[in-house]
Amino acid sequence: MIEARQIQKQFKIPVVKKGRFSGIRTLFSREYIIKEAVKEISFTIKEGDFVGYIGPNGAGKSTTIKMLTGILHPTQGEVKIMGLNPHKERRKVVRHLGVVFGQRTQLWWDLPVIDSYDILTVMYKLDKKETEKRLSQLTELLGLHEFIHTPVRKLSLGQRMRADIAASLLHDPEILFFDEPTIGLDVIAKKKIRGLLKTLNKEMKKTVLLTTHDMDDIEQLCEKVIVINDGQIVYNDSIPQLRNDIGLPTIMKVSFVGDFQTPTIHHNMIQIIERTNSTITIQYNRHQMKAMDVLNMMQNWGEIEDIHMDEPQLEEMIQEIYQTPEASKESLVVS
Ligand SMILES: Nc1ncnc2c1ncn2[C@@H]1O[C@H](COP(=O)(O)OP(=O)(O)OP(=O)(O)O)[C@@H](O)[C@H]1O
Repeated sequence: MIEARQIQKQFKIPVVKKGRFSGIRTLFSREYIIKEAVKEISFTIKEGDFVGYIGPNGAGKSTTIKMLTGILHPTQGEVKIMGLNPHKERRKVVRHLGVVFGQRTQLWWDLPVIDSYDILTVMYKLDKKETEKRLSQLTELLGLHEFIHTPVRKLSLGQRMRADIAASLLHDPEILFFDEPTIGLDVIAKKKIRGLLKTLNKEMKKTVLLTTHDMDDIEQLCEKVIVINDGQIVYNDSIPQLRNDIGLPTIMKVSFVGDFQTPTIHHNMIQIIERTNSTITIQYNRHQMKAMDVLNMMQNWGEIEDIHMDEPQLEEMIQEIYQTPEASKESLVVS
């Protein structure tokens, strides 16, 4: 459905000249820095997938999305959206795509929401009857009736996001790109938007690519996650697999009935973090030991009353991946 094969994007940035008339001299300069924003990445997104595309600031996410939507042409490599080249066949491709940006709206600021939908219907030459039917379904799903006659500038951020999601669905695309759809939303509005995104994927069978810095969005919505860092894909698999791959320790807190005795010989796979009269908190790596084995061992220490386990948070795991940076390589080119 979405295929990126060895795509690369380089930006040529003129070297800024110092001294007098620097602006004009920069304008006519032949010296450039080549910034490799995306470095020969490949991935496939299948029909019905819900994929998170994440990475630190400046990692190359927007550049990738721009290449997928045909706004930017890859310096090398090829993108296919439902078998079409988004750059060469942009008009055909946009029929299959819906795009929502959390930070900006595609609606007209001073017009009532419904007027924006009318304009988009004309602009994209959509069938009027069909679009009306779809809009009434979307009104139901997204609760648009509350504000459909209100100018966009008067909407709350959560309402505006719902209005934008509806706009992206007017032409019934199969693929949706969401860029930070929950940014700035309060807890309740976030929950609502996440619920809607889930419905779009599970019930309306849309394929979704979500870009976000919010790890709760990723954890609650995505089956797969692609992590990009410094222009390169550093992870592409499911979240459970990520838990397996990243060897962060699991924390276990055990309370005993009364006193307990730990062995005098130190166990090299278990680390004691904290101990009180009746509780002990340990950490171990589940690559090295199973929880059952840890518990079996602890049963010899005393009578266990309660067990609490903390798996590493997604945030921690992702940070672990981010922390393997290769310094960004820029090359000076004189042409
Ligand atoms: N038009 C451009 N000209 C020059 N450099 C660019 C251009 N667009 C992006 N870059 C550079 O390419 C790199 C990747 O940028 P990109 O916007 O794709 O990152 P991002 O992962 O979307 O970041 P963020 O999370 O902050 O939005 C950055 O170093 C950025 O400065």
